[in-house]
Amino acid sequence: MAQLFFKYGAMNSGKTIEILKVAHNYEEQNKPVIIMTSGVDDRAGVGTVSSRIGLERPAHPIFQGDDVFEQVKAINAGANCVLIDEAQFLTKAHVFQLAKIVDELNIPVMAFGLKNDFRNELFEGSKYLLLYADKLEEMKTICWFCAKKATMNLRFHDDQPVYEGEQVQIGGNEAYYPVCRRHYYNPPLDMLGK
Ligand SMILES: Nc1ncnc2c1ncn2[C@@H]1O[C@H](COP(=O)(O)OP(=O)(O)O)[C@@H](O)[C@H]1O
Ligand SMILES: Cc1cn([C@H]2C[C@H](O)[C@@H](COP(=O)(O)O)O2)c(=O)[nH]c1=O
Repeated sequence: MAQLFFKYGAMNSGKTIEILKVAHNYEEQNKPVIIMTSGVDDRAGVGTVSSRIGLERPAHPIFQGDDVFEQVKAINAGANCVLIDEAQFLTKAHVFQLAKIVDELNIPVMAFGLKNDFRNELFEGSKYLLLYADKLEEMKTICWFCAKKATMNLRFHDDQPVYEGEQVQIGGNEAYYPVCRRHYYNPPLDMLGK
C-alpha cells in the first residue's frame, strides 16, 4: 500500500538533495518518478529543484489553483513515486489531493518542506501534511551557532534578526540561518560579523 510521507527539516537540512537521490535510485532501475515543486519558490527559476550542493533538475511546478491529483494523472498515472519540494507552500486543498494520489492511484508521495516559518508558526502546507501524512520524518542539520540540532529558521534583514513580517520571502543563505531554539531568540551576531 502506498503512503504519504512528510519529510520536514530546517533550511539546509538536505531536503532537495534527498529528492534528487531518491529520484536517481528509482530511475537507475528504470522506474519513472514525478518530481514537483511549489511554483512559489523561484530561486532557481520556476519549475526547478536546486540543492545547495550544486545539483538541480526540472520539476513540474504547482500553482495555487492547481489540482495536483489531475496533474499527476496527466503526467504519468503509473509513476513509481511522486517527489515534492517546498511543500510548505502548498495549500490545504493540495495536501488533500496528495492524499488522493496515495489512496486512489496507489502511488507513494514524498513531500519535503519546512515545518515552521521564521516567526516559528506552521506553514499551511506543513500543517496539513503533519495532520494527513502516514509517516513523518525529520531531516536534520546543525545550528549555525552551536552543535545542537537546528529546529528553527532565523530570518535576517539589514544584518538584524527579524521575527515579524510576511510569511513568504524567497531566499537562501543570505537571508536565513538554521538555528536551535536558544539561538533563535539570542543569535550571537558577532559570530556572523553582523
Ligand atoms: N560543497 C558541499 N559539499 C558537501 N555538502 C554540501 C556542499 N554544499 C552543500 N552541502 C550540503 O547540502 C545540504 C543542503 O542541501 P539542500 O538540499 O540545499 O538543503 P535544503 O533543501 O534542506 O535547504 C547541507 O546539508 C550541506 O551540508
Ligand atoms: C523560513 C522561511 C523560508 N521561506 C522560504 C525561503 C526559501 O525560499 C524556502 C525554503 O528553502 P529550502 O532551503 O529549500 O528549505 O522558503 C519563506 O518564504 N518564509 C520563511 O519563513
